[in-house]
Amino acid sequence: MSDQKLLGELVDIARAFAPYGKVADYIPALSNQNPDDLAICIYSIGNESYYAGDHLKKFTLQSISKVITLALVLMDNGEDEVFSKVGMEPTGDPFNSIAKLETNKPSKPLNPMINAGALAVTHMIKGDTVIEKWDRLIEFICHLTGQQVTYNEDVAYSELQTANLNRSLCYFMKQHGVITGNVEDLLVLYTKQCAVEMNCVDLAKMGAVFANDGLDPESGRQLITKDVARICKTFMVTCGMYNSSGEFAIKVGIPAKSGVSGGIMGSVPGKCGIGIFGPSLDEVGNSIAGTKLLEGLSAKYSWSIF
Ligand SMILES: NC(=O)CC[C@H](N)C(=O)O
Repeated sequence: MSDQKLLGELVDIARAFAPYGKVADYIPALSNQNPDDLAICIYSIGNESYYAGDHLKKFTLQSISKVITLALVLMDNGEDEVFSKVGMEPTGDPFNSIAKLETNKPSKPLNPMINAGALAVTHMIKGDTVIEKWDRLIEFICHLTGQQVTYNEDVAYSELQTANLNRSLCYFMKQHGVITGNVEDLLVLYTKQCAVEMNCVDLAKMGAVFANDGLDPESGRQLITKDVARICKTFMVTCGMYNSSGEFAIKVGIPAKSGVSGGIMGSVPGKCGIGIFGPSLDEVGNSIAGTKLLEGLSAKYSWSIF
């Protein structure tokens, strides 16, 4: 059976799990996504791609954007500066939890994959204004995907109106000197970053850059340094699938990052990037059918890095 046909069959099997999950609705604009959608692209480091499902359908990155901003900020500011503001440890808590910000001394977010840590990282994007910082980030994403990517205004606005938990994380961190400046400006930038929109081919392409040690499989350009790509993949393994990263490491075993819109970016080192879109989520916020699909693929192709 061809890889393309097998992929189609695995998608059909995994789609049967979608009814057991639920589309995110705490960001109102995400609530009208179709829970039965499931699409995948596998993008090899040899620059070949395979896909199944509605692979051209666009969705917003949400938390997947956390890996991309981390890569940019690490290259701009260096490890020492970044890790003086955000830690390297998994939390075992939900992605938007505030609990450990208070109990961790000195107060700093435990890692860049939870909301508090991501807000601290986005705060470090270079630029004097929100516009300058945004331009820098979106240009980087356009290089990674090789496409003219932009953001979904409705989703960004919808999140900005309702982001009171993220607002409180910011004020807490401002009080403790993790971030400085205007909180509302940071939220405007963060919600735009989360609303960056693309299809699963573009997402798989970004995953392939990480899988290829930062080298673009299409142009051969080094878009991310090897060291930064390594750090990002390590965070994807330890914290990328929220508080089920441990179970995911056992059942799938690859660096991956999910978002509440139902996207998952996977990166199989030295092999391929994976982009998945399946908006029905399990109880921790990962695509339920997407995770099942990755379990099937990892078993079939022996992807686990462990
Ligand atoms: N887990 C996610 O995808 C969360 C991203 C979302 N924009 C938030 O901050 O709540």
